[in-house]
Amino acid sequence: MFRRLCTSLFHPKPFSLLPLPKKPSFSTPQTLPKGLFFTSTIRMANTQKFHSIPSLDKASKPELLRALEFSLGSSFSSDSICPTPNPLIIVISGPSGVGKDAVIKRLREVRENLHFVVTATSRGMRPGEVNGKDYYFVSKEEFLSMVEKDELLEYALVYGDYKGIPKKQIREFMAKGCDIVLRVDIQGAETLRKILGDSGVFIFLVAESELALVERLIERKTESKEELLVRIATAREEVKYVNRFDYVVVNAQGKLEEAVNLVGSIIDAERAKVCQRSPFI
Ligand SMILES: Nc1ncnc2c1ncn2[C@@H]1O[C@H](COP(=O)(O)OP(=O)(O)OP(=O)(O)O)[C@@H](O)[C@H]1O
Repeated sequence: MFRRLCTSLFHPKPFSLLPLPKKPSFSTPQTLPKGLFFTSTIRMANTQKFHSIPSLDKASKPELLRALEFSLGSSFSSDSICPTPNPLIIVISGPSGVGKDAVIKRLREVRENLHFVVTATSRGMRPGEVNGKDYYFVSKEEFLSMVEKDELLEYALVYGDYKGIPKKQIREFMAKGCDIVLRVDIQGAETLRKILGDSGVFIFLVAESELALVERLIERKTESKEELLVRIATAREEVKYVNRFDYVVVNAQGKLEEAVNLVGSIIDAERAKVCQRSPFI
């Protein structure tokens, strides 16, 4: 074995005249033959091959590359080592008033390649909201017709109004390689977990304290006294669902940017995962 390696390493021609070795048949770590790089045989062979590589301070970079490729028996591939990450479905949820819309609005401004699914809702438009951007504002009848035609991934009646996620948008943007962001309440997240299982990334937004959450809701001035009471009581129950999520992000008073950065880091980490999630809608 030892002699055969030495013989095969003797080449009288200069490296620039040597035929280029064949491209390796493996291009990603996932398809590497098991144990190839760690056998003692390979290590021994490499030691012998040092003699065939020109001195580092005399040879040019192309000459060195060619010699190294020849010694290893295959040319270096410039293909990406990492496979393209699968598109993610990121579900952002949390109690009413925690800042889901605020976080998503900012995320939209600072990150590319994300598609924020515009939810269809039967609730009335709030000041400053834009139809087709914040929500698709539809009548109750129109909403129920979408349900009938199975056009929604998930829908729910939330505080007397319907909210639902159109499937078509998700399919279209996943096909373009975009990550999908869904904004749902806790009830919606529960349903989505049943539909998506571990193929979705579930992020739970919380305020730093119950008091901070209530203050935020009061300051928003979009709810009546009765509505406020219902939302706060519901929020008390909802925080107990945190364990059903993959990540929890604190959106603290005046620290929206930190929350947005953390969500961004979660997305980056998910994209870098070796075992990718594979959502299918
Ligand atoms: N980190 C923060 N610091 C201060 N104010 C914030 C922060 N995040 C959000 N807010 C404000 O808190 C209020 C509630 O936020 P937002 O409407 O985004 O909550 P939400 O979770 O989407 O609520 P809902 O589920 O009821 O629609 C808004 O007035 C928003 O501007």
